[in-house]
Amino acid sequence: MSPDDELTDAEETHLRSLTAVEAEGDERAVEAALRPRSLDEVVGQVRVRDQLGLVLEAARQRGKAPDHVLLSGPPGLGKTTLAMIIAHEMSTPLRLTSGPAITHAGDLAAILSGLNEGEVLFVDEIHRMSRPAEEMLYLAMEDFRVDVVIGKGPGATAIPLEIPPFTLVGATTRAGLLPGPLRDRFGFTAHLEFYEPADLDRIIRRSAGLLEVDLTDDGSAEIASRSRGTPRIANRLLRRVRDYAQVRADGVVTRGVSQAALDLYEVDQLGLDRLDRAVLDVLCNRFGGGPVGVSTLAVAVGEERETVEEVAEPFLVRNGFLARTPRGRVATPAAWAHLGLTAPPPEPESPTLFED
Ligand SMILES: Nc1ncnc2c1ncn2[C@@H]1O[C@H](COP(=O)(O)OP(=O)(O)OP(=O)(O)O)[C@@H](O)[C@H]1O
Ligand SMILES: [Mg+2]
Repeated sequence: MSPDDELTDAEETHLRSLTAVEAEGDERAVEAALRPRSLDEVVGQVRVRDQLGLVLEAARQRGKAPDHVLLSGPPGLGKTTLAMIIAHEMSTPLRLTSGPAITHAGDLAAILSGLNEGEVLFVDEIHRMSRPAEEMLYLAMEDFRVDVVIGKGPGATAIPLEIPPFTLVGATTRAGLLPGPLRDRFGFTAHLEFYEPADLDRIIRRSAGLLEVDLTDDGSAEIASRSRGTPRIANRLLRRVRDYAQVRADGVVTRGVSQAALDLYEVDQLGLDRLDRAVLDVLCNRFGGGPVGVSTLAVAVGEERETVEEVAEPFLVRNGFLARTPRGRVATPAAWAHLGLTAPPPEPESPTLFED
């Protein structure tokens, strides 16, 4: 262990609470405990970290609440983590809600009017908010005011209600689904990208330190390369490999142990999981490589359309296994190769009319 990797007192305490949490077997709590708590602890996402750091520092200097922040990207890349960090860095409480939880504009009015000056309101899955709530949010974001409507029909009146300046942090896996007016009201938008193996490697080693997992360098690298570019998956795989090391080996997570464990959990060498492979399998074997619509694909693999679109697809596209075309999804040569299949020959060009 290099001095950098040694635990500080705070981490020691943190670790003790972690071990207690682990004993209860609560995986969600473990995930929360592994979250970086300050911008400095965030691994990777260098550009987002720099930009966000600047936005927060400037706001701190002015003594004002920072501009509203939109965080977008596939699941498990750190949106909730960053929202919590924003509140932490501004030394202010975080109020947490989510799009689907706000069914009526009144729900949102209650939340907004309960905010104190400078607080951070985190709205997860902001693309799933109801229309009336969304419109109320426009006004709140821009003018720090909500119109509370009293009564119904022609006699209804809107009473404006001032709300203290606050920072809205919205998270979405689908920035494309946000209406333009809402997107435009965010002063800063961060799009989170999949992580490089080197970053995942650092995340895994940090988590292994906190969870007291004995891990070799190549063991960590092996897990990193199969983590689908996603910190949440990296942390989860680390725990599964640790189980394997404990039960079937001598407790040390080596490359061999990682490989054996991840094969057992059906995570392949490139990190594709069961759903990823099912999508490619159906696409190649049942639809001749496409093009096929995403709804059809979803039905064929027995999943919700959103799951295929938000969870499987971004990774498959990013890694060149799947292409989106106007006519539907298409398997790339890499997909055929990964499944060990031979791609059908390309369709013959339509004959030209005039031959000389
Ligand atoms: N940059 C990072 N450095 C270290 N760990 C990270 C980082 N980003 C995320 N993590 C880890 O990954 C886990 C998942 O992150 P988080 O819950 O923030 O993802 P999310 O983007 O909110 O996902 P979802 O869309 O499913 O809500 C966290 O518990 C945290 O431990
Ligand atoms: Mg989240």
